[in-house]
Amino acid sequence: MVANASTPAIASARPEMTAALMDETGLDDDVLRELVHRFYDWVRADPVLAPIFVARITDWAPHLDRMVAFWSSVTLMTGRYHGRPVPKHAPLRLGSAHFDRWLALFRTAARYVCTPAGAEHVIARAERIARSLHMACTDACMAPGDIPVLRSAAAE
Ligand code: HEM
Repeated sequence: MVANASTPAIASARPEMTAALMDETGLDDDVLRELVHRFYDWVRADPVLAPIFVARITDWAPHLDRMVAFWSSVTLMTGRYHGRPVPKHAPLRLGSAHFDRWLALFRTAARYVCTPAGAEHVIARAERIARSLHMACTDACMAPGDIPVLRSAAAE
């Protein structure tokens, strides 16, 4: 089958939108798969990130498949990912150094694998999701005593 604006070459819950996004960005299943595999090859060799993954993931194939589905949903709106990333990350006690490193590797992998438009598209989404995951993780790590008590002037 030849992909065009109404028939994307990958399964999607929103075929027309997916076809238009594939057209604009050059992203498709093969490119996203290559991006995910290259990125996690680097993550697994990285001194900051590798220990966190080694402690949680023993069987990499299902994780990589899940991540391809995630990026397919996020970048091409295919609706293929059905997980909940926040509860998976909250117990990992991730800080700025982890997110900075994760994003640095992800940006490099995206620029290496994707077209310039595809890299820009996927990096913008990674940065946005990393920000909200970071906030969710910071919130989850805060003990009740760490939360500042805000008093109004009237209560003084
Ligand atoms: C700060 C660096 C990060 C580390 C160390 C990290 C680590 C992990 C680990 C260990 C898992 C497997 C969790 C488990 O199955 O128990 C995981 C899953 C996942 N991560 Fe991250 N992560 C990071 C940042 C991010 C970012 C920025 C994104 C998205 C842009 C992301 C998206 C995901 C998704 C979608 C999953 C799969 C969740 C599921 O099972 O449905 N991660 N991550």
